Amino acid sequence: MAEQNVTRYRIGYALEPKKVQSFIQYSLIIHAKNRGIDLVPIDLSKPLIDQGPFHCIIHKLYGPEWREQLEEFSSRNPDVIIVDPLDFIDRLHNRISMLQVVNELKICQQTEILFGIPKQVFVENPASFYECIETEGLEFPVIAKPLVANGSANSHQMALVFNKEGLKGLNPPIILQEFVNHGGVIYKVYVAGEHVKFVKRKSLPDISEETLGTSENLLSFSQISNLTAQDQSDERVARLIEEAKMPPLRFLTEVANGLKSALKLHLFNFDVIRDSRVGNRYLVIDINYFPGYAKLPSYETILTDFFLDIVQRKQRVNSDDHLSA
Ligand SMILES: O=P(O)(O)O[C@@H]1[C@@H](OP(=O)(O)O)[C@H](OP(=O)(O)O)[C@H](O)[C@H](OP(=O)(O)O)[C@H]1OP(=O)(O)O
Ligand SMILES: Nc1ncnc2c1ncn2[C@@H]1O[C@H](COP(=O)(O)OP(=O)(O)O)[C@@H](O)[C@H]1O
Ligand SMILES: [Mg+2]
Ligand SMILES: [Mg+2]
Repeated sequence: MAEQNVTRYRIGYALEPKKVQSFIQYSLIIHAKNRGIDLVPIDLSKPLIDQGPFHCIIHKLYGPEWREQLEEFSSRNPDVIIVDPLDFIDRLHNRISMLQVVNELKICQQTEILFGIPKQVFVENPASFYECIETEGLEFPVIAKPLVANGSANSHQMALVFNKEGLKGLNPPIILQEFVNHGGVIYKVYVAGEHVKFVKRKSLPDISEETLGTSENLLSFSQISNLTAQDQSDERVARLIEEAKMPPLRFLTEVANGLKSALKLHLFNFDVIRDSRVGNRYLVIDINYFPGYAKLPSYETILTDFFLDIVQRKQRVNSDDHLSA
């Protein structure tokens, strides 16, 4: 049989070994290959400029050295698409700037939906803890979150603070965010360019007035929602998640598209909770760059569609430029 002359595209990936293991699965490599995409590992021990050729580079690495490598590579190869530029990703590494963008969104959905972020305040100095809480009008319980969200274990280390006494156990600088009861279920919205997927996950359980009066002062936790459906063996939790009604998908899609344009990013997800007291009030509490897509059903198709969108769009732009020159 004659070999077909199909264009192949090379996508370079620069990821930590742990991320390679979870994201670059054999099923993704094969699915992408069958549709003309070659996923090519970038060797982190060699200069990036000596590697390639690539049509596009995807990455999730931090630090000044990687920034320098990308800058040099881009200046020599301006046609290679970088998904995504570090200057845009930076905004997600700070839990204040990450959520500011949500407040700036213009969501023109049905008026009955309320949308925003929980009240929060950044505290620099232990002496000003209580003053900050009062000034911002935060009520207990609150969640203490690290300011940075840079992928380190520390950046996921949180604490529930039940009362004024609990504040003494915290080490500022830190963010205090109002804990909002939301029925123990979180909605995660995954974005890969034009593609948007929604899943439900386990979250922190509601805190009743009763618990608040009798609980300890401070409770530390980490990565509570980072369990896949199979891990959620507790039947009660599994039922809770199954029975939770998804927010209107048109609304979530509008938020996803608004965030995509405002952040200028292609690969991210965000966590949404529904305020149990109000019901139609949705709050974004977290946005993550290049999250765990492999946990989505059919992630191979979603990501391959995304890669093709990116490289083919670029090719169309190039040929239009060529024609109009
Ligand atoms: O490892 P996974 O698959 O659980 O993905 C993590 C994400 O889980 P999610 O897809 O939202 O359930 C996780 O999301 P959350 O912060 O848990 O909401 C982060 O994106 C995490 O990256 P980092 O540690 O913040 O750099 C992601 O970790 P990396 O895979 O990027 O190390
Ligand atoms: N304001 C909040 N009200 C209620 N629960 C919250 C709030 N913020 C975070 N949580 C819970 O804590 C978990 C971790 O917080 P998150 O900001 O998403 O940090 P991470 O980046 O580690 O995922 C969430 O998945 C959710 O279960
Ligand atoms: Mg989260
Ligand atoms: Mg996060």
